[in-house]
Amino acid sequence: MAEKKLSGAGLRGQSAGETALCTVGQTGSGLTYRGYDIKELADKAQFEEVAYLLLYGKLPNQTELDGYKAKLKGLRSLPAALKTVLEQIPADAHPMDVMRTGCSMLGNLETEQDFSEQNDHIDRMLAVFPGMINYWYNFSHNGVRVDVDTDADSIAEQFLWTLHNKKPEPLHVQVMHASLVLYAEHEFNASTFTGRVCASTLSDIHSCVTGAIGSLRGPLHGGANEAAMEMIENWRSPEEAEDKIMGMLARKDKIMGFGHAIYRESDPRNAIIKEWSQKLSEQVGDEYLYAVSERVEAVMWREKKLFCNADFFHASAYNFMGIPTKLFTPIFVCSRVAGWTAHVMEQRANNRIIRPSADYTGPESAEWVAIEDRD
Ligand SMILES: CC(=O)SCCNC(=O)CCNC(=O)[C@H](O)C(C)(C)COP(=O)(O)OP(=O)(O)OC[C@H]1O[C@@H](n2cnc3c(N)ncnc32)[C@H](O)[C@@H]1OP(=O)(O)O
Ligand SMILES: O=C([O-])CC(=O)C(=O)O
Repeated sequence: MAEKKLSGAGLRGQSAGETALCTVGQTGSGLTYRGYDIKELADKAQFEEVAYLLLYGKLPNQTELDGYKAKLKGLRSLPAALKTVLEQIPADAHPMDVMRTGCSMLGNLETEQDFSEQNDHIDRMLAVFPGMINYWYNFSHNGVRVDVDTDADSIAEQFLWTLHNKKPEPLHVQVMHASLVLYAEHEFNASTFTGRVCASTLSDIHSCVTGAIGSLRGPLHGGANEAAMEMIENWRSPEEAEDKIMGMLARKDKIMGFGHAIYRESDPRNAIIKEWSQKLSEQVGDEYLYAVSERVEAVMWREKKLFCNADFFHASAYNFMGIPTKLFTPIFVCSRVAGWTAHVMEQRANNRIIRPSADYTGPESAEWVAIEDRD
């Protein structure tokens, strides 16, 4: 087998277009949304403020935020036909497949007829996705048709409320806001680029988002938060974790939740979600999961100079809030749909079909062989 080519592969280091939405790693390990530092946004903003910033180009004032949240609250209901589809999907389906199907079904029921309608469809997806995944989860796993028309004040609260079928505690809502803010946008990552490629053909908004969901599902991208949880939940002490990680590194296994395509020293989202994970760990009286996670972080840095990306401490944080592991990546969708669709709008506003070239590595010419003469 030819040696794996890393430099330049995966379009690394090449600019594939322009964006005014986000900078990743421009100042070493920094991350900004429309110029605002991620630390400040995660600390001070509700997710709806960040979605508004990405989609409408400015932070909303109080009246605008109140109006936006009221609009989103009014868009939560699931169409009956979507509920029927969700009820057909088995409990052992992958929840990201449920998100993909649910988004696509919504596009069948409420098709974008014209780009002038894009904002309404985007707001509808933002409002409906948390209830959609939890309706499926509760029906398929518990036989319960959860009421998604809750009194929740925000998307963060709506996710937890429709998952557990009760009003969540304020600390958990606060963590969910921070988590949704952290996951909302990240320049030309794989799923966003998928969405932009789709948008560049002048396709509809649900197709762009459905494709992006498919790209986010993979363990090298959004699926890493679930994969990290499946790894750390097996270990009961930091010592056991260190031992197992050393073995995995010796076998050249990939450690999910570590490394990044762009950042070289650290992922600025990690310190923020790590702090929340520690707080939650204390709240629930966790005896080993946080300590295990910290030891994995230390060993990975010591052995490989690899750092935690946004996904690693999200695993323990979500676990402490009683969120089933299989729903981790769908939460990422509920957030990143803001970034994806802001990119679709940006692509549409200045579009040329995305169609790069390839370096051909096949045979120069081949001679036709009749079917009966082939090996
Ligand atoms: C929100 C997000 O999507 S963040 C990313 C989530 N994904 C993960 O956590 C999955 C684990 N991490 C990885 O697979 C990678 O680090 C990626 C996909 C994130 C980035 O990939 P690249 O840009 O190719 O990474 P980079 O050039 O730094 O690494 C090259 C080599 O470093 C090593 N390396 C990088 N990350 C890891 C890791 N997590 N564990 C072990 N080795 C690693 C590997 O030897 C890799 O070569 P390989 O592709 O042949 O295995
Ligand atoms: O930027 C990337 O390649 C992956 C990532 O961290 C994200 O999408 O949040």
